[in-house]
This record gives sequence, C-alpha cells and structure tokens, in this order.
Amino acid sequence: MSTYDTAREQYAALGVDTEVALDRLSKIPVSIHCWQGDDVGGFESSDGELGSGLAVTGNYPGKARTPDELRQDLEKALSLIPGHHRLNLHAIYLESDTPVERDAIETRHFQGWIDWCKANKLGLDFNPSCFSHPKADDGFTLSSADDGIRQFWIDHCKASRAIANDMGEQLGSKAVTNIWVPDGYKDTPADRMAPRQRLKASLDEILSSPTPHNIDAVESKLFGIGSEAFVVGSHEFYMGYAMEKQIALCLDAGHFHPTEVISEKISSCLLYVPELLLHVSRGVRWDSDHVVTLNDELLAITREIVANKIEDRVHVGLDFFDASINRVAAWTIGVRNTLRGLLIGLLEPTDKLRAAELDGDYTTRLALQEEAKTFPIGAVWDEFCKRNDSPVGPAWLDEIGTYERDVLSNRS
Ligand SMILES: C[C@H](O)[C@H](O)[C@@H](O)C(=O)CO
Ligand SMILES: [Mn+2]
Repeated sequence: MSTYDTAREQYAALGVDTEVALDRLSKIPVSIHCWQGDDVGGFESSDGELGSGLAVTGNYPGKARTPDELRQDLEKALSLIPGHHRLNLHAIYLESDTPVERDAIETRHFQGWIDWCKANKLGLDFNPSCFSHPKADDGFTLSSADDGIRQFWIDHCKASRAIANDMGEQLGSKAVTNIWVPDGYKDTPADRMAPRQRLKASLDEILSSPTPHNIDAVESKLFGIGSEAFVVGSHEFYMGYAMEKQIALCLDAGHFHPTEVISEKISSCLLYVPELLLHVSRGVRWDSDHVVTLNDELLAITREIVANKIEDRVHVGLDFFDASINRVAAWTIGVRNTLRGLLIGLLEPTDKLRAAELDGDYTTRLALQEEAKTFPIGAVWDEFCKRNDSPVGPAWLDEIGTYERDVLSNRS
C-alpha cells in the first residue's frame, strides 16, 4: 500500500475524500506575479529604477534583464510548480524597440506575453503601473491636483484595461486588471477629502467603458514609504468604491495594520462585492512583500476560500519580491506554499467541524481542528505533485541549483 493510499484511508475515516480535495486543488489557478523575477524593474528602460514607495532589498545574481529571460525563468519555476496557473503582468513589462509612454501602450506591446501564455496554457492578468515614473515623483497619480498629471494616469489605466480585455479575449479567460496607486502624503494632510474625490472621479472615468473580457479590481494600502501619514486609496475608500461599482476588491495581505488579517475580511467583503482579488504576501515590520511562507495567516486565507467553496469568486494572486534569494526559487516556494495551504484547507473535516459548531459542541470543534493538523498532509501533497509531473519534496531545489549554474550565473 502506498503512503498516499494509507493517507487516503485515514482521511476517509475523518470524513474527508482526498480524491475530491486533489480534484478541487487542480482547478484553482494561482496568478503568478512577473515582478518577482526582476525586482519590479520592467522593460521600459535598462535602469528601471523602482520608486513610489516600493523597495526591493538584496542583490542576488541572475536577475532577468529581458522579456525572454523572464519567460525562461518563469518556465523553470512553472516546471517546479504543480497545477495550471496564470501570469500576472504589470504594464512596465511591455516589449518595444522604441520607448512608449505609459499613456500610449497598446495590445501589440504585450502580444509576446499573450502568445507565450497561450503556448504555456496560462491565463493572464494585468496591472497598470502607476509608479516608478517622473509623473509619479511628487507622490500623486490618479488623485493628483494637477489636471495634466491626473489625465496622464487616467489614460494609462484606460489603455491598460483595453489591453487586458484583449488579453482575456485572445486567451478565452477573463483577465483581472488591478489598479493600485501609491498616492499619499508623508505627513499630516490639510485636506483628506479632495484627493479622494479626485481619485473617485478618475476611477469613474477609467471604468466608464465596457470590457467584457476583463474583471476590474482595486487595491488599498495602509501606508507606503513616503506616504506614512495618509494614503488616498485606503481600505474604506476602495471597499466603498468596489461596493458601489460592484467590481472586485483586492486585499493585499501586507497592506493592513500588523494585527489585522485579510483572512478575517474575506467572508465579510464577499457579502457586498461580487469578487475578490487576493495579493497573497507576507508583511514583516515595514515591508509588505516577503515571500509567502506556510504560516498561520496563509493557512487561514486558503482555508477560508476552500471551506466556503468560494474559489470561483476569489482570484488568488501573489505579490512579493525578494532579491536576496534565488528569484526562481522565491516563486517556487511562494506558489507551492499557497497550493499547500489550499490543500490543507481542502483536507479539513469542514462538515464535521460545522456540525459540531451548530450543536454548540466546541470541544469537538477544537479537538478535530487540532487532530487534523497532524494528519498525513504531506502524503497527499506529494501525490498532487506526482500526478502533475512536478518534483516531490525538496528535489526541486537541485533543479534550481543546476539552473543557477547553467543559466543565471551567466547573466552579468
Ligand atoms: C508591484 C506592487 O506590489 C503592486 O502593484 C501593488 O499590488 C502593491 O502591493 C503595492 O504595494
Ligand atoms: Mn499588492
């Protein structure tokens, strides 16, 4: 009898069908963020200076310098990650021989990515890039008091939505377009209302045209570097906006107060907005973007999705960037952990826990929650990897070592 068969029997005794869990897991895509591969640099110019309150620390060798290198690295990561997933692309990852201003981007600048996604059976999500640009240097984009600057970013976001719509149409799978802007003040504002009125008006203009192959999402943030005192796009702002417009709300795990968790927000938000986009990340002190580990909050997030059977309304995306470790390994660790978290949720005896809860039998609820933690989760995860032709256990790390030696170390 294989270790998986033994595990299957143990779970069956708990009322959990591991085959159902494996089948459901295979249908949940994770949107893999391109920006872990090159420290959010993009391909607009060779310097690709990061700004607008975003920061990447570390200097690990082998960063992707071109779209082809980034795709090569993504292919390596995807070969180490079980399941069928999506790519999440920022607008600064365009391909063009000549400079293209952000308000002039077109689908043709992303056709290489679309074709690559088609060839690799990946869905594609998109983001306007309202940061790291001279017109974002004074800290404001869509809420700028300068009409010219505000219009520039409105036009960039409009162009991004149209491109995402084409991506969704070409790939036969709706693209999620997420709008995040860094707008805010380092110190106490004299006027909190006017920037929010301007951001609302800008968003209204951006979202005014129909995009049937695109899903709109908006992302809040508590603070950024240089916007410590005030962020225009706060949680309340976007929660209200997403409710009013009935669009998706993006919850980034690193964008809230340190003791506030997005796992707790999912069930409430979904009573009022049709869909959620998650930016699965890990906040550590001031940084919101550490590589996702299999910690309590990841388990709580993934458990909420599968226990409530809301995987069709929750788009799972990743958002971290670490330049101090091998970047292909960072993707692999983060996506494998997210999938592992989802699987652990799927292996929970949810029906039994909920029945105990309704009976007021909190003893059974707590006892089963704790017993489930040491059930043979690893055997079921290994089976998922095997069935998806993905490395079992830490074997993938050897492949990273070979890739680093043969490919990454040749990049100067
Ligand atoms: C690249 C950024 O991380 C991303 O656009 C945004 O989602 C964010 O989280 C900014 O802090
Ligand atoms: Mn984010």
